[in-house]
Amino acid sequence: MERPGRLLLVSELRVRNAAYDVSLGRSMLTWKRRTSSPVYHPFRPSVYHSVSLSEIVSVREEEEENIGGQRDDGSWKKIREREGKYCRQAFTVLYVERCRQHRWRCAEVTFTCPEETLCQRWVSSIREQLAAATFRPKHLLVYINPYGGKRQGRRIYEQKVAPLFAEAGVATDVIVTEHANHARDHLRTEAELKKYDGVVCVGGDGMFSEIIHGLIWRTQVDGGVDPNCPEESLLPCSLRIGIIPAGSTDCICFATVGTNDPVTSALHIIVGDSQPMDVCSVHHNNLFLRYSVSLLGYGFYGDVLTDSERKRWMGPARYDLSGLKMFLTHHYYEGTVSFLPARGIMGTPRDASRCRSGCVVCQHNGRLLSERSEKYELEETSEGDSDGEWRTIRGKFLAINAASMSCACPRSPKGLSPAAHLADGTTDLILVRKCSRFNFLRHLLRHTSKDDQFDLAFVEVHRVRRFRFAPRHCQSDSDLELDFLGNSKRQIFSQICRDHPACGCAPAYSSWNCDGEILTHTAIDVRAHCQLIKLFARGIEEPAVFEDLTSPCAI
Ligand SMILES: CCCCCCCCCCCCC/C=C/[C@@H](O)[C@H](CO)NC(=O)CCCCCCCCCCCCCCC
Ligand SMILES: Nc1ncnc2c1ncn2[C@@H]1O[C@H](COP(=O)(O)OP(=O)(O)OP(=O)(O)O)[C@@H](O)[C@H]1O
Ligand SMILES: [Ca+2]
Repeated sequence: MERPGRLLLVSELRVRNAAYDVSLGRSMLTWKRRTSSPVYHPFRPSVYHSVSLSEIVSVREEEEENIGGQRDDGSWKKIREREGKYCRQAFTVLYVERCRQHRWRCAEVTFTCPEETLCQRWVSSIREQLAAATFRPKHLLVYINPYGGKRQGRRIYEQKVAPLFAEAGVATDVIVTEHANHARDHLRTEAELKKYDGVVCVGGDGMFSEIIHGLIWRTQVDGGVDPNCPEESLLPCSLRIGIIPAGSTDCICFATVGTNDPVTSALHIIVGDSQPMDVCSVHHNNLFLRYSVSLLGYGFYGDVLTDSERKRWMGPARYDLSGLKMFLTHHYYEGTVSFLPARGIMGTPRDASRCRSGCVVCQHNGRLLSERSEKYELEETSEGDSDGEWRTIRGKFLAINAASMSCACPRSPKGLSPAAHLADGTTDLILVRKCSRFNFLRHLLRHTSKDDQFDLAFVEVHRVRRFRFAPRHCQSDSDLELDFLGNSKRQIFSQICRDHPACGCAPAYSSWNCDGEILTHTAIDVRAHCQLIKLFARGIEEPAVFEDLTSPCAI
């Protein structure tokens, strides 16, 4: 509740023919029903409402004929008509309302004022407060992938998102992509980024990956940093990114908002939320390959992705079919993993606590890392020293997964690493050693249940800042001979064995699944960059202790 001295406006207004005391403060709008009886009445609508100004979408003056649209019996309108008062005496406030499972909806309330001047005062006071919120985006660059997921990106944007942006007065420039990497290349070289307060991506994780590749590259080049050099400290991107989920997995949206719902994401963009996120850079020798924000997976998830790419026509179901096939195939891969454990920070991958909105672990570790890097810049020593020794593990693995965040998604609501953090500057390296199919199934099943997927003898997890992987028999990938189509002999060899399981010959190499894209090299060097990008999100909110059960969308 706001202190009376801080209130900007207080009036008696009407909502659906009932009298309310309405007050506007610097942070809240509240409306409280005037009641003659002090006795609580269980069937009467809630008497007290409050909305944070930061969660108001917009305010509009009502045209005369809309005033009756507040679902009253129209008697107020009839009285005004009889009295010949054809003026703007009502205004509607659109605001965020929380529903079940982290979904947000745009609710509205119409206030009728006793006179027009008062109505105008209310509208201009609320508009002034909204305009003062500099964190709200005013102009966005939107990329739509019309072919992601179930190919609904364009429809989702036009029907569910564009009307909300228009209502909130957010200007947009929209580009419907015409080919893969269209958005990435446009951001890298052409887009006039100074014009915008953010970039919106309508599509899945692959489309989001295009956006970050364009933005990160452009930020480094504009800032004079060499993005190819694995030792460079990368410059953080200033533009925030919004995700309107329209893909197959949408795990980045799910893990940062808590749901894959286009309206919820649009509202997070409109209110100007900000969620920092770690990004891993992936190099082969000194050659830059890709960035990753969610999963870097070798073995099982690499094979699932490779197989599923041939089944794109199936849409999201391709992953389940390829998942089942690769589970039955049960290939393991030999190799060496070296990693630099993250020391001196808060949090471990086996914590019971989760990364949530306003996460203290991310704030603490983010501060610590920026202090450390300032110190090391002054002392001109390498960043690696602060984390101690590299460790090396050689073995046979069914899967090697690095999760820079939980990777929660509808298929796995707690994710591959449930205690991973969005912005703590680390990635969780999960090693699943060769085991029986039954045991591997136990591990996979735990992705979907409450049980700890790491509490198994053949699974280990390390929170790391950097790691390297080299497959056994690793020739330098560049030494591999290419055939006339550009396929390496290694690829052809694994292909033959996969397509002829009867030969019993396991392929020596898998591929890396890097946020849903296949990497061209197997020997890689990965480094986590703390809070390199920001999203229009706030992390998953804890459920409110007290929920307004009278709200229509809470039911
Ligand atoms: C028995 C049920 C076990 C269910 C286990 C479900 C685990 C699901 C874990 C999903 C983790 C997603 C991580 C995110 C990765 C994204 O950057 C990337 C791009 O969008 N998505 C994928 O690579 C897409 C990866 C999709 C992987 C789907 C794997 C499905 C496995 C099915 C195994 C069936 C075994 C059945 C035995 C009877
Ligand atoms: N116009 C286009 N035509 C063909 N491919 C495109 C186009 N625009 C983008 N792409 C590519 O489509 C790929 C898949 O897109 P997207 O990530 O949106 O959906 P998805 O793969 O179904 O979902 P997810 O990544 O969540 O599993 C991306 O790698 C992107 O580069
Ligand atoms: Ca992280």
